[in-house]
Amino acid sequence: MATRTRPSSKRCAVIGGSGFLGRHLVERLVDRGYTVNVFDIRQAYELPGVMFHQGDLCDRQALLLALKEVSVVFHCASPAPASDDRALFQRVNIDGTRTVIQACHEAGVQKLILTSSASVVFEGTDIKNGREDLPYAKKPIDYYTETKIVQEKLVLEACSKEKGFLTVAIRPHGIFGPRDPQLVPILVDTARRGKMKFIIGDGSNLVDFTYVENVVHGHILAAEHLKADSPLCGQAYHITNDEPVRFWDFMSQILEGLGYSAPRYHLPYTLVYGIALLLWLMALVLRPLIRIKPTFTPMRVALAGTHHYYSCARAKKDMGYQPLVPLQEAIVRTVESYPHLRKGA
Ligand SMILES: NC(=O)C1=CN([C@@H]2O[C@H](COP(=O)(O)OP(=O)(O)OC[C@H]3O[C@@H](n4cnc5c(N)ncnc54)[C@H](OP(=O)(O)O)[C@@H]3O)[C@@H](O)[C@H]2O)C=CC1
Ligand SMILES: CC(C)=CCC[C@@H](C)[C@H]1CC[C@H]2C3=C(CC[C@]12C)[C@@]1(C)CCC(=O)C[C@@H]1CC3
Repeated sequence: MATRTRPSSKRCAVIGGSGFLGRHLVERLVDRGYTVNVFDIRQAYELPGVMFHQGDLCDRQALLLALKEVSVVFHCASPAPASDDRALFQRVNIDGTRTVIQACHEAGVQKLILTSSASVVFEGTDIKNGREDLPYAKKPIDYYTETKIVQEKLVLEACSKEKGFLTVAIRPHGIFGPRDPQLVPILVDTARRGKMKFIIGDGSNLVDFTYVENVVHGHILAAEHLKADSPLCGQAYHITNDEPVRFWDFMSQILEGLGYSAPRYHLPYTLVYGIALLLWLMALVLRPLIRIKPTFTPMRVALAGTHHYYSCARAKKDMGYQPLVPLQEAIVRTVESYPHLRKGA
């Protein structure tokens, strides 16, 4: 058992603090006067006022060192959603989150803020202005979603006013911004390989893309509003830009901003989804012999061809959330931050 001294409410830990969202969160927390411990499997940078603890979150002893005298923990570590390693998702998102909760108890942590995902309710069919009371996906579309659901339940069920341990889950959707390793890089890579010519479906589907600074703002508001008498205890909150946009308009703006052509030709959604499913099954069957990683996975096709946008009315009401950076400004900032991904660079 770790020795306890009274934690300062301005001392926090960010698990996954070397990652895309985690690093933006750490930077803002430092700006707001917090002392931050980062716990991550890798150390990606150095920052004054930030103490790094390198380790695997499944290792309770390693975690305990990072949680010493900490009152608030942000848990935003996860394997990359594109991975097809089911055992890794199970180990990190489920077993690892149990370990995080246990370590928080042992270290006397008072608040745990989990980065969940709005996709915990997404089954591959339209969601329009979805609220937090939508049921969890019964048939999660991939291992990432399957384990994010269990992870969120574990964290919300651990909320206990009696034990003085309060929890909340933030559900962002489609995070983008400077240093994002997924959305823009995958998009550009797909365009460079000549595969970004087609619009899946009629192109009218609306989606939430959320600028990383807004997601960070939602996390900090949640931490600061989470109190024993607040409605946040044990609840999930959608955090979006609150400006649903046509999926293909958003992709086209990023592509054109970086000098690539926008997709122009339409393909029927069911055809592309069927092909993606077939390729995914083939990849699964051939896995012992050869490793194939299709670009258009069923998950990506579903995300590209359906409506999925969420209401953040609950976050507005309970924690005064309003996005800080509007969508158009966010797109401009993002495009400017990727000079190395411009066409011809
Ligand atoms: N990006 C998005 O659009 C969305 C993301 N989210 C959630 O936001 C969170 C942050 O995502 P994002 O910043 O994009 O992801 P990143 O992959 O950029 O960051 C996650 C960080 O966690 C680290 N990590 C992974 N496994 C472990 C482990 N076992 N122990 C310690 N650290 C580990 C990663 O290291 P390494 O890179 O070496 O694996 C990485 O540094 C995740 O929980 C994700 O599910 C939710 C909705 C949308
Ligand atoms: C069709 C195609 C190849 C588009 C390229 C962009 C995609 C890589 C992104 C478009 C929507 C994104 C998204 C996520 C990852 C990147 C995209 C598929 C998440 C799955 C990341 C993790 C989440 O929790 C949900 C996200 C939904 C949107």
